[in-house]
This record gives sequence, C-alpha cells and structure tokens, in this order.
Amino acid sequence: LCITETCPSCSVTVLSDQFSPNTTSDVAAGMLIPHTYPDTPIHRQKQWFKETFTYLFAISNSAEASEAGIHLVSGWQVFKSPPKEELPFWSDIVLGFRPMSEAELQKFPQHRFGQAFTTLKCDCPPYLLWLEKRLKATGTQMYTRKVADLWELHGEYDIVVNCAGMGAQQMVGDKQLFPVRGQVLKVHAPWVKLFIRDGDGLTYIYPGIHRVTLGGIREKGSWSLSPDAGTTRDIFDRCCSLEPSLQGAQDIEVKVGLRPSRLCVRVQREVLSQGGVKLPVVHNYGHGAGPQILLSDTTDFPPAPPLLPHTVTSCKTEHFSTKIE
Ligand SMILES: Cc1cc2nc3c(=O)[nH]c(=O)nc-3n(C[C@H](O)[C@H](O)[C@H](O)COP(=O)(O)OP(=O)(O)OC[C@H]3O[C@@H](n4cnc5c(N)ncnc54)[C@H](O)[C@@H]3O)c2cc1C
Ligand SMILES: O=C(O)CCC(=O)C(=O)O
Repeated sequence: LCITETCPSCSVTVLSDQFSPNTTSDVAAGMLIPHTYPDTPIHRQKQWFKETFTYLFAISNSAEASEAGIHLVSGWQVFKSPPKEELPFWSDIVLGFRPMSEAELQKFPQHRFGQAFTTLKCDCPPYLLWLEKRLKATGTQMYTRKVADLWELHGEYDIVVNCAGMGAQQMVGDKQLFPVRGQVLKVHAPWVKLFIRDGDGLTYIYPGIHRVTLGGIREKGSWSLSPDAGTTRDIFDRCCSLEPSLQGAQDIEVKVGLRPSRLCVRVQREVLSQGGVKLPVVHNYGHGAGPQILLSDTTDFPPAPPLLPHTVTSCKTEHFSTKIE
C-alpha cells in the first residue's frame, strides 16, 4: 500500500499462498508493545516504534478507526520484582507512562511493581481486510500463489518485496529464521476494558473491539500448529489469576501461530543474479521477536518438517462454544 501511495506509476501485485484470516498476523493479539531485538541498535528500534505508533495513532483518531480495527487501550504491566530498566525505551512514545499507584497494585497481590500506560491495539483480521480493500481500490492485483523460490518471479516482475514471514525460511533458505510457537484464546468478555500484562511477557489480557485476547506461550523451535489443551487450560488459569472475572468468559476460540523470529528483523536489499539477469529484492521478514529470545537459544533449530501442510502454513484455529471446564 505504501508503494502504491508513494509511487502511483508502479503496478503492484500481491502474491500469497494464504490471505486473511489464515495468516500468522490474524492470530496476533496486535498489541503495540515492543520486544527488544538483541542484534538491532535500540535507537533504530525506538524509531520503528515511534513511526508505527504515530501512523496507527492517526488511524485510531480518524473516522476509519472502527473499520480498521485500531484503537487506544489503557492498562497495566505488572512485575513480581522491579524490572532492571525502570524506564523502557518506549516509555516516552506510549501515552501517559507512569508507575502504578499502591492502590492500583492492590488488585495484583502477587506483584510488587507496575507500569500504567495507554498504547494502541490493532485487531488484525479487520485491519488486514481494510488494507486489502484499500489495495484493491488502487487497482492492485492479488493472487493466491505459493512461491517456491524468488527467482521464479524474474521476468514477470521488476522488483520483489519478500514479506513471507515464516515462509521465508524455505523460500530463501534463511537458517537464522526460526518459529516461536504461540497460542492464544480469543474470548467474549466485554466487561474487560483494561489490558493486563505480566512483565515476564508470558501472560497477557488484551481487550479488542469485539473479543479479548488471552495469552500466551512462546515455544522456540516448535512447528506444531495443533492447539494444545493443556496450554489452553494453563493460559486460562494464568489470566484468571490476574483478572478473576474472566472465569465468566464465553465463546472461546483457540488460535496457534508460528512467530517468524530472528535476532534482528531482515529489512535488506539484495540483487539476485543468474546468467547476467538481475532481480532486485527487498526483504522484510522476521518480525517475531520476544523478550525471552536469547542468543544462545537460537542456534540449530530444525528446519520446517517436510510434511508441513501447504494449505495452512503458519496458523490454525479451534472453536469452543462453551466455557473451559
Ligand atoms: C500468538 C501470537 C501473538 C502475537 N501477538 C502479537 C502482538 O500482540 N503484537 C505484535 O506486534 N505481534 C504479535 N505477534 C507477532 C506477529 O504475529 C508477527 O509479527 C506478524 O504476524 C508477522 O507478520 P508477517 O506479515 O511478517 O507474517 P505472516 O502474517 O505470517 O504473513 C506472511 C504471508 O506470506 C505468505 N507466504 C509465506 N510463504 C509464502 C510463499 N512461499 N509463497 C507465497 N506466499 C507465502 C503467507 O501465506 C502469509 O500471507 C504474535 C504472534 C503470535 C503467534
Ligand atoms: O508481548 C506481548 O505482550 C504482545 C503479544 C506478543 O507480541 C506475542 O505474544 O508475541
């Protein structure tokens, strides 16, 4: 969309083997809360976050906000012991960042410290549909197609932008890209208005426009797309211990996605060349970092299993119409 807007004379085509609602992005809670990438300078991560926040804040402040699924959300990040960094690098970008008061902390008897702030949440399924609608309005073609190798696109296109997420591991043979399996519950609990995040990054409650997302888990190197019943129960219990009213949540949907993780996002220009023919490529993938990712943890992850289903590459959903017993 940015390309069509900044360069209207370009003809843009989107090729993807899956579109919304079958992408990893559809699984994401869509909360704007940065994860630190160990191999990217903090000033660059801060600049990315600031630009993203400013861009989405403007949408949240427009008549399009509800269709786009972008809204402000206030709440708390709570810690069992005070974090090493009292002021995270993003504290002056989110709105109204401050330490929680003693009175607020009384809600969380197991936690001793907390931060209150307002950030943005992007409800990804409506957001992706909104982007698709805007793309189609510019005349952009969208085709369902699995690309086995970027080189197959030479001759058809002048420039390729690679946003294949986890699919880039096979498509460009990137061994530095690895899955961090996530599982979340999307529930009906409209009385939950404030977000709550445990500072360990594992447990979170994120109210969206229609559903509340409960998380989570981060399983490095796991390619399993099957929802795990034990994990569902564990997530539900952890979230209920932070917000006991969730015991009354209804209509539980369980979603699994594979975060496309790297020590640093790959935003890079490359020129592929064969027999004197060139194909300029811009890579943009690896947006799956998490606070628990350590350098030593990320070597020797297994490649995608050969039987990974091609119809659903990186996410899966299961529905429960009743409460979790
Ligand atoms: C449980 C969970 C919760 C999360 N919560 C958050 C959150 O709150 N905030 C946040 O910022 N991030 C969150 N994330 C991370 C977020 O999901 C990712 O950062 C994001 O989805 C990555 O987007 P992407 O477009 O790079 O990849 P994807 O959404 O996976 O898109 C890649 C696209 O490329 C296509 N593709 C792949 N391979 C090929 C191929 N060979 N040929 C053609 N097409 C191909 C796919 O079909 C897909 O359409 C979460 C992730 C998970 C799993
Ligand atoms: O870390 C968070 O709190 C947001 C959720 C997320 O980004 C994730 O689960 O990957």
